[in-house]
Amino acid sequence: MTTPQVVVHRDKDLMAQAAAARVITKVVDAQAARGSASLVLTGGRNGNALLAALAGAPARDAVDWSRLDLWWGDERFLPEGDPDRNVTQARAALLDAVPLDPARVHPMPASDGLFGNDVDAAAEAYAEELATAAGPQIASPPAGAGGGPVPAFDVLMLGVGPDTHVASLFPEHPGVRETERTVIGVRGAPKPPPTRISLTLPAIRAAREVWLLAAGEDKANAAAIALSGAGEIQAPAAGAYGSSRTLWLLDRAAAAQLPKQLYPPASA
Ligand SMILES: O=C(O)[C@H](O)[C@@H](O)[C@H](O)[C@H](O)COP(=O)(O)O
Repeated sequence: MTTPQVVVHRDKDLMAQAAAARVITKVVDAQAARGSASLVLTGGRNGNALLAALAGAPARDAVDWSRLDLWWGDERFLPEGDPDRNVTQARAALLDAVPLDPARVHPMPASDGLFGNDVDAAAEAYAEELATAAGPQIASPPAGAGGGPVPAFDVLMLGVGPDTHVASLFPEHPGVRETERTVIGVRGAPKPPPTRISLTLPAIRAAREVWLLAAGEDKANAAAIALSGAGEIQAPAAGAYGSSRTLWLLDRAAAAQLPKQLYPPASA
């Protein structure tokens, strides 16, 4: 487990801009080192704000978009093109504006696709897609965490819910207890829509870097709980960490209840 680092920004707009700048640097470095890079995107307002900031970033063309693999941490199980699907929102915020290789964009299945309404079959298919992509570079899942092969993602981003959920892993729900599968179907999610697909904690922990994004005072309690030693069943965000780095990107409002020793100065 990597010890979380906390970076606090003045407000959510600056947070999105700074996170977008980080993404650019990370992707450029990974492409220089390994030829390609992989990102796992998140749904939610903060994830979308980051993508919109990337679209407007002056340095965005430093990225070779054709050598970038995109995956999703979770998806709302809705028909293709539904405005509430995370991939629909990501396309509108960024993906339609950059020259990605469509074969490297891996949205989670829609509810009117190959698997129809069978969310478990859809989740299993996504797990297989990840396993295929992992190829020879199989990430070692943390000891005792189970989990099948998934790529060692360069950066996996997660929004954080006010209840400490990440991806579609909600406190005390069965999904947060999953130790074997890398992708699961979720039913009865407290955040609408109720049916979703999600990476599990073992899959999340295969990422090199996990970045958690939270802005606003309604996230202050969640950030404080997750960063104060809570268990991952009660606080799923506490179980989201990367193999080499875990970074919490907060605005001042979301950082307001952090224990003093965790509260670094906010960027101007
Ligand atoms: O698809 C989703 O709903 C999510 O991926 C979910 O986990 C989200 O990231 C958080 O609820 C934070 O959302 P906000 O950034 O909008 O608060």
